[in-house]
Amino acid sequence: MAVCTVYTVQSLNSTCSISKPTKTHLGFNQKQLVFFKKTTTRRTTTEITCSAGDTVVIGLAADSGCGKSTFMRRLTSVFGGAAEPPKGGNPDSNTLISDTTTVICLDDYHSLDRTGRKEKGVTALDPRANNFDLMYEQVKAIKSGVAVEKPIYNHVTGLIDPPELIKPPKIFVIEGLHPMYDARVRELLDFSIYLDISNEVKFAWKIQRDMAERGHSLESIKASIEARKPDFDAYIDPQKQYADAVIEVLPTQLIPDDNEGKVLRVRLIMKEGVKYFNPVYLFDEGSTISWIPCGRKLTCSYPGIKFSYGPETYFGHEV
Ligand SMILES: Nc1ncnc2c1ncn2[C@@H]1O[C@H](COP(=O)(O)OP(=O)(O)OP(=O)(O)O)[C@@H](O)[C@H]1O
Ligand SMILES: O=C(CO)[C@H](O)[C@H](O)COP(=O)(O)O
Repeated sequence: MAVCTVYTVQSLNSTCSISKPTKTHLGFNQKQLVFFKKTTTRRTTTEITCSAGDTVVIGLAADSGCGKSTFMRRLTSVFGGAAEPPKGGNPDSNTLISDTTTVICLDDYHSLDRTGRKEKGVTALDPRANNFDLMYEQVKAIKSGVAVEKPIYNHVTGLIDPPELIKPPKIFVIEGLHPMYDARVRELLDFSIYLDISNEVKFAWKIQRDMAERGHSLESIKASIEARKPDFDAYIDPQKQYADAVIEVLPTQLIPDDNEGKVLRVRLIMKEGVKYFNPVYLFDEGSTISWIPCGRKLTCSYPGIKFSYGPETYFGHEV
């Protein structure tokens, strides 16, 4: 019988035992864990299950309001099944679970709650407001098949809520501000994506969402974007150099002086030589192509479509 460590919020030294692996209906190789929770007066046991260390870990980084949730909903549906919050858990949980995939939000590793950040004068983007040691221990545990009790950052109250149990899934996505910031966490990622949304588009998306859905005023949204900018430049933006794929969303070049922001330009930057990842190409690998489709064969509303593809370097990598 093997003994392993379950990484919890309160302590990093609870012990559990693993029995022989069994096959489940999902085809996962699962182990039964007996989890010993030590209390001062008595010892309680809880049974939890976990997979046998074959979890793929994907990191998705972007600033707030840059489409992480929107992108994740599409991605989890590609992997299979609708992603839903954990059943019977905290209604303000940030986690989404589908048949194959569990998505956690790294805001759950904020070490300072909203009041704490205000008192210390730091933003949520500042590494001092986040617990990277716990993030690393828990992502490592999940990747090696061990369940964890992850904290919950409550975006409604601004407080850190009691933890929730996260079991190792087939695909584990960590999305948030800092998935590639800490070198130890970065090393655990099998694949990483950075959503690089240009300022013009970010402002438009955030203003539209925060005014319509969160009741903020235009002035307060603009002030919050400005206040976060130095920390965004210092801690979030530099992560794109480590990403296996970067999706840039920029203003269109098809409409001169466009200020509506409804037509967008997207640049998909794919790193060469990433294990298990074959970059796509438009027609012919290695060539440089610019293509405006014939209007009679492929129609769309004004202002038309333009595609281009070609090799480049990005932060010293072939892409
Ligand atoms: N691909 C897209 N095309 C058009 N609009 C988009 C796209 N992705 C996101 N948006 C717009 O941006 C807004 C913010 O997106 P979303 O809530 O997914 O961001 P987020 O990064 O998860 O934000 P937060 O971290 O603040 O919760 C959405 O309300 C949506 O209107
Ligand atoms: O950048 C963010 C990540 O989504 C949030 O601003 C951060 O999590 C702080 O949250 P709140 O808005 O609840 O104070």
